[in-house]
Amino acid sequence: MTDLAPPAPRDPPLPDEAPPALAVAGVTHAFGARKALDDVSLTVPRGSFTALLGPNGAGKTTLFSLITRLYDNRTGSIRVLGHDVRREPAAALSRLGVVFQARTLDLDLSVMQNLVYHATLHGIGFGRAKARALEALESVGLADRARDKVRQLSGGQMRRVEIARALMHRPRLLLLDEPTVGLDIGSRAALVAEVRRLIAREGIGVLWATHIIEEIEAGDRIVVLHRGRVRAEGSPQELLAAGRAPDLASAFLALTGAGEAGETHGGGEA
Ligand SMILES: Nc1ncnc2c1ncn2[C@@H]1O[C@H](COP(=O)(O)OP(=O)(O)OP(=O)(O)O)[C@@H](O)[C@H]1O
Repeated sequence: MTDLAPPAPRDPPLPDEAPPALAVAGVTHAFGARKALDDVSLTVPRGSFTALLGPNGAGKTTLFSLITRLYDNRTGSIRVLGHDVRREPAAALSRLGVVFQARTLDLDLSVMQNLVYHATLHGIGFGRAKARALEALESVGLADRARDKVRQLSGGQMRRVEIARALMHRPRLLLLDEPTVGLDIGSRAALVAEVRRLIAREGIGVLWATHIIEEIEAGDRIVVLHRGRVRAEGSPQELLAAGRAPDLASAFLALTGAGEAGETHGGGEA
């Protein structure tokens, strides 16, 4: 840690009956005549790894854009730790961290400069920002790279810096939109493992959008999204039952018919 500023107090522990990290209910969103999301409801429990599994065009990014208020949800409700993103946007967004698909780090700045710059944009003073940055880098195993230029990092390490940046304000819900795209198999596995460690340590809820079935583990929750509709939600075992299939890849195919449209599925993104 650092001697520059004491870390800010954490939120007190939540009682068991506290609301889930994310609750989406009855959300529909259209671009012109095309419905990108159609009456979507799903839950991310606190401390869970919830995979939002959907082929290209399923509506994953649109859902993230609604949760983060890039788009306004006109139907249904979206609650982060019980706070409605429309009625209490500040309370909801302060508990939310996001890693978008597109990379947005400044390659010519150091890791620390990227994080501190981001924090000061959000009104966090320099001393506190530096302390938070070190804390966040520690939580993704990159504290020893704080002074390196981002350009010197691997793709997987850059993703971890983006996760650290999303953790700077200590969110209780972390959204990641296809974070492993473009990473090799080893970096992909390391990144998923890092996020799982984060959940175990911090108890945050994670919504992990992907179409890569290999990223899912037995204790996870899965929401299958296809053509804007939730096709299944539950444990891997429940998904197997819903798809009447012997393995997750076959269940996913059965639930989405993704093969028909030539859409991707499974671990194609090495
Ligand atoms: N800005 C937009 N204008 C019009 N249509 C859009 C826009 N954004 C998304 N769509 C459409 O909405 C649907 C859902 O797209 P979205 O990007 O949310 O899917 P996705 O699951 O994130 O896909 P991918 O895995 O390819 O990123 C698609 O049919 C897409 O063409």
